[in-house]
Amino acid sequence: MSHGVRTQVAVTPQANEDIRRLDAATKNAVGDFVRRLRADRSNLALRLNLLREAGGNGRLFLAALDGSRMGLLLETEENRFSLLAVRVGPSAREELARLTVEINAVSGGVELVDQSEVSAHVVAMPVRPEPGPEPGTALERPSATETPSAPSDVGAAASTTAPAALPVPLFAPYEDEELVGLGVIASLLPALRRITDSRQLSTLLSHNLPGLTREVLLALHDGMEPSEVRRFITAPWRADEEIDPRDWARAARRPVSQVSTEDAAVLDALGDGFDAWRLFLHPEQHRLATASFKGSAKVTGGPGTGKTVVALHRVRHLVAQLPPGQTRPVLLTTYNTNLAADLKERLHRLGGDALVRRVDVKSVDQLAREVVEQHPSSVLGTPMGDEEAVALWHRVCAETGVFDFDADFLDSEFKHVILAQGCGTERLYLRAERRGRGVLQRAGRKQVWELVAKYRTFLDGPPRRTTYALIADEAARIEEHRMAKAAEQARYKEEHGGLDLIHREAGSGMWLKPRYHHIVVDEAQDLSASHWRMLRAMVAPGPNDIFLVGDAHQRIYSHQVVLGRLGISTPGRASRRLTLNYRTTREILGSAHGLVHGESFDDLDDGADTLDGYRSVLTGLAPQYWRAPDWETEMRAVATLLKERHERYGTPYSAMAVSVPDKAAVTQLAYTLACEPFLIPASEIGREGPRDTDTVRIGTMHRFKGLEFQRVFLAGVSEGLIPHQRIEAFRLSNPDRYRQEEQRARSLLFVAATRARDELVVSWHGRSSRYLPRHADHDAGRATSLLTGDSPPSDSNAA
Ligand SMILES: Nc1ncnc2c1ncn2[C@@H]1O[C@H](COP(=O)(O)OP(=O)(O)OP(=O)(O)O)[C@@H](O)[C@H]1O
Repeated sequence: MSHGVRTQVAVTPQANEDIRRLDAATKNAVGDFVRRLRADRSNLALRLNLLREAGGNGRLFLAALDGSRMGLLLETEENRFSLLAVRVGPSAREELARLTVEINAVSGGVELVDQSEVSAHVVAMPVRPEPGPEPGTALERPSATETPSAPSDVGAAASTTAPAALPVPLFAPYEDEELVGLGVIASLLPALRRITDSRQLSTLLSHNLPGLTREVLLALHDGMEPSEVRRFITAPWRADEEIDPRDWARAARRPVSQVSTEDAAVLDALGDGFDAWRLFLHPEQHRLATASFKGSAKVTGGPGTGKTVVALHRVRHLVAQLPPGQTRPVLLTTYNTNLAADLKERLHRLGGDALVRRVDVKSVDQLAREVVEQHPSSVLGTPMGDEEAVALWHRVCAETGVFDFDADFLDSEFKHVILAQGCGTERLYLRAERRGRGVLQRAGRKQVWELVAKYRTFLDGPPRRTTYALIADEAARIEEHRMAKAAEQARYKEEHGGLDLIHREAGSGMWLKPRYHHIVVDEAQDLSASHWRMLRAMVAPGPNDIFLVGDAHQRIYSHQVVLGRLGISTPGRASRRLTLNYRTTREILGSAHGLVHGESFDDLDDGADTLDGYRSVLTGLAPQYWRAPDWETEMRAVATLLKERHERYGTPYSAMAVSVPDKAAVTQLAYTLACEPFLIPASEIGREGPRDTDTVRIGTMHRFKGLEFQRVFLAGVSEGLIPHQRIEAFRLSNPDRYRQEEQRARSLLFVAATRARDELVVSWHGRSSRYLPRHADHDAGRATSLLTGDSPPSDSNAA
């Protein structure tokens, strides 16, 4: 029988990784065991045997999960266990018994190392008493931190006397204390000290190591300075309190020591690697999802750093803090409909119906539209898409005979200056700020204003038309008015002794309240000023009002907005940045990073953002490059590669996507894929996102926003297409605009490239885009030889 208090069983991230690496039967065995242990810890059938005291207040137990599987458990308080590791087979008991378990000095997490396994697989060299570097073998200690007494100097002196044959340990430049201080688990040091090359390091990292140790070792190996490691890696993992290395009870309760604190979630998704984000958050992600902010908060970070994951957990946390009810007190919004649908689906995976029922999940444009539709005095025209809106500007220019501005410019000026700053009159527009948009003299502005008037006349129809930008502007106005009225009511109420004055409520139809308690925004970089004005007015300023995540490096639609000026201020610790990429391999990230390197980006406010510290711990293939003489050959080469990956490596078609430079190319490529000899099913990524069929997804780069695929093909990355040659018109006439267009084209390519989980293939015809790395041309395979079968298709098995 249980002892009255329910037995609790947590699963550590490393145990979860063990389970993920083993088969489905192990997952079931663990689930079953956890259930039985929870029900009755004294059940003899559990075969729970004390292995040893862990020191302090912890005890280690071995347990038989079933006939062939065993688990190592830590008991910290009566009726509280942590599953630390799982092994299968006849030597499971010995393997578990030899594990070293410790409390990480930085994170305070319960971690373990299998020293014998690590040593057996990794260490193939004799221990060297005196380390001394040889050129190209040991890590060079970054010069910024080099001191006369640094180990590298010791090594340099030693190298004159040491025999040349002995290789130098890779981490020789770093003292034990320094490594442990950065977060490396201490019991790994003996094995670590014997590693001499990158190959051994990658073998070491293929073992189930604690997350912080893995991150630190990779970063040092990549040449990151210890001070940067401390800042970008160690600090976010650091516990908020002093660590007692013998207080297992405290350590086991820390979020870093358990994959989820919710019993049901653990059992449900135990070992399910695909849904790892549901179970275990990086300490920084966890902090952000659960923190309490005085007002708004902002999270930036490169692609794949888990910003959306944080936003989803944040929503769950906020809902859990509110009293139960039937309303939808939290808004979760994003840029477009397909991203909103994806958010809803992921939110459901995180918290089921109960959570989704309490959250309004919709795109900002859908939200704006509803606001306008519901407003009694609004007459909503039929909304046009972006392309139609630009076409209408063409018509305005043609009919007025004014050709000084191109349609794209007018569209952008209207959206990002006139609507963004609420310029209802010419006078206001003449005074409007046009930061980063070049100079437009008074006469030019007057001309633009006349064109705007004509544009509005066209919109009024018949038939009556509108744009999403205008709807957002109208919605912002309605909401601001509503908020002002609510504030006035609140003032009135206060002045009259807090009484709900019936006649006033009746007069206004209702007692106005803010629409939401909390708002959470994903893809924040692409929302316009009107969107933000609307959102600001939908929630009362106060604790945890708006939580937004975004990345200016991925801005492909809107223009920069300064949130602080729109009443959304995120000072000090309310602005945070994530740096660990969970999606993309280091190899792909390295190339993608180059696309935006050297450009300057904002932090969604009036500061600058960088990708400093941005990294991944996943390894895989280097990006592949293919060049073709013409588009036709390039398409056929892409088809060949897709088919090969499907037939030879079993990649489902739906796990692969091809980005192309424009709409016409989508149709052309789909046609090529459908024809003999390829016969590859393909579908276009539409507004609603990818369809649920086993087809290769094709879309323009814009459509790739927020998605991810196992293998991504970027086709048509040719000079003249990326960036499009039409921007050359601005090179001399409007250098600011030219710079903006270049930046946007780079961001677009960056977004598309960072959608790849395992493999990135880049191809072009004619000359390669100037944005590709210099070595791309040199490394590129010839598409023609691929088609004639002269060149092996590719080496993509690892992906
Ligand atoms: N803590 C985590 N554990 C495991 N996987 C994670 C974790 N956080 C994020 N991921 C995974 O990393 C990938 C990227 O996450 P997410 O979409 O949240 O990133 P993002 O920063 O919003 O990306 P982008 O800006 O490129 O849209 C997803 O596959 C997600 O499941």
